[in-house]
Amino acid sequence: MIEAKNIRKKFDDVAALDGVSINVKKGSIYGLVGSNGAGKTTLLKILAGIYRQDQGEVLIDNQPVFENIEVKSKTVFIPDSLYFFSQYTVEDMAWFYQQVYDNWDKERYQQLKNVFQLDEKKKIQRMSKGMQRQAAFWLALAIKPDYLILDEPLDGLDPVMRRKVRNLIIQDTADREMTVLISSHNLRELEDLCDCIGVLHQGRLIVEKELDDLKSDIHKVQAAFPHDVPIDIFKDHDVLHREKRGSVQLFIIRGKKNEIIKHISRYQPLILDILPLTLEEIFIYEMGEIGYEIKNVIFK
Ligand SMILES: Nc1ncnc2c1ncn2[C@@H]1O[C@H](COP(=O)(O)OP(=O)(O)OP(=O)(O)O)[C@@H](O)[C@H]1O
Repeated sequence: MIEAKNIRKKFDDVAALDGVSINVKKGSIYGLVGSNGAGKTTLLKILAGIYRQDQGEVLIDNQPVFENIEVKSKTVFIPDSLYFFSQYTVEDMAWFYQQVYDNWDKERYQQLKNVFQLDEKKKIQRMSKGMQRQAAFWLALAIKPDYLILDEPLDGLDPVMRRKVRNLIIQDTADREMTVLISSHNLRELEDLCDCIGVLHQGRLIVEKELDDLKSDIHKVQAAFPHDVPIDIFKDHDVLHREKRGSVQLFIIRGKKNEIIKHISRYQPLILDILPLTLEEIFIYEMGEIGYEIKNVIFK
């Protein structure tokens, strides 16, 4: 389990993290999302033991992370900007990791050769951006980490490779309870991968929920009525958004689906659709609630 408790981190006057706590359960895939500059990379680097927090506690398997060799030997971090030793090939990096990580699995490394199909003898820094990312995953997965921390991991991979890597992550999570923490702006991809979501904004965690709960707590309601209905028809509910499209009214409402149906049925709607929101829509409406909304931009 990964636990961050009340983490604070400042860079000069900027509070990158302002009291953030997260819990990533063993064997789960946790998606960390948020606005630009929210503090995601800073949090991941603290969890990976690269930065030290100013305040708060970071534990992996109940042990502090910073300068803890035991924790580091079972944790792999793939940053958004990759770094490899300048003259090293994949084969050289494999040799290096074999010395450093107890869990290095030679057989797994050979198996993954068929997935990635890179030239093992080519210098990694001469490979394309996407190929370098493939090399990073190939090596990371051969380490067989208990904890995999990924910052914008699939950026630069082609769609086929994205799917392959995604499947490998899911497989390792299912087979040996690997725990994964992923930061990404690609919410469509996270939706297929994660079981828990945390939303960061301006250094604070504003939501942390199981993906299923997040989705069952908020609904898109489309309804048309045979007569006028009061403007505040949902006054006792938490309405995040309302708009009229011709005769159809659209509401984004927080609440349980059956309660929403029960309430709106009193107004005898001619049309009633209650749809789940995508993670991207949930993100946009949740952020709108705290003042980070999409305003109409007018170009003169
Ligand atoms: N090394 C650093 N020195 C000074 N300020 C930093 C440093 N790293 C991050 N920051 C600041 O901390 C805040 C959080 O940055 P961070 O990179 O963690 O955000 P992020 O959520 O990963 O953003 P993005 O989605 O844009 O990648 C920002 O205001 C950033 O300018």
